[in-house]
Amino acid sequence: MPATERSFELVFDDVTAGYNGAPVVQGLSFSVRQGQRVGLIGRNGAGKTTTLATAMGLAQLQRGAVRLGGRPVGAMPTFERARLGLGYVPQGRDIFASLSVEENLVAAMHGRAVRPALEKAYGLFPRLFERRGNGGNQLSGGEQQMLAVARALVAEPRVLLLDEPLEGLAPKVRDELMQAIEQLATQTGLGCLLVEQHVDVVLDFADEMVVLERGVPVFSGSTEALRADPALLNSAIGLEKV
Ligand SMILES: Nc1ncnc2c1ncn2[C@@H]1O[C@H](COP(=O)(O)OP(=O)(O)OP(=O)(O)O)[C@@H](O)[C@H]1O
Repeated sequence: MPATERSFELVFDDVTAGYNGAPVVQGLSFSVRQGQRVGLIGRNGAGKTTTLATAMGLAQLQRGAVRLGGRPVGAMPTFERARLGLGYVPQGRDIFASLSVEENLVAAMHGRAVRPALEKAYGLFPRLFERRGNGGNQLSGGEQQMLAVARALVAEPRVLLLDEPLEGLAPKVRDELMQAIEQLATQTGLGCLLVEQHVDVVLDFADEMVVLERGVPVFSGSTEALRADPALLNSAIGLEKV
């Protein structure tokens, strides 16, 4: 195992991936280590969700390699990738509407000790504790999104993939959720790969950025370097501002 992969790391190595034999993303090479915050941006349809889905084994890896902790995982089923330490908060709040908040959390624990995991989740999102008996369908958009993040966290991932967690949220709720994610990343050393339409939010959050244009990376480097290139941000991305 190369020295650079000793701590847990998600690596995309010249990845081409898509669906049914057709490529959506091509030539992707970047990585997310524990403790690192990476932002992934691009216009609608650029391939951001496909990139995350490829890491999880939910899109077709067609070329190159995806590695987790140094192991190629191209043939590994999704649940095993999760077990190795990859967490996923899919777009659109993937929670069970008919289960309570607490039942949603317990259902994601897969045999882990319930009480400490609940304490951790409620410590991060006190609002979920207050609503713990509410059904998933009796939550506000922000609370649903907090629950979606908390569900991913109770499985104790080492790298977390977040697909537009702020979508549809009011600015105040967005701030609250981002603060919780930042706190988590700082306190636990969780690595984060954040896909987000709100470019200012993701630039504030991330140390490293990847920019996709029609499935091809047109930038991969430090957030600082991307900030210094507003022409690239404006022309290639055209993202909505906060
Ligand atoms: N399951 C699928 N089967 C076939 N094609 C798909 C599938 N999911 C996405 N695509 C196609 O892949 C391309 C990229 O989609 P993707 O969802 O990865 O983009 P995105 O950057 O996340 O977009 P958005 O910002 O709108 O969420 C699109 O052309 C889309 O139609």
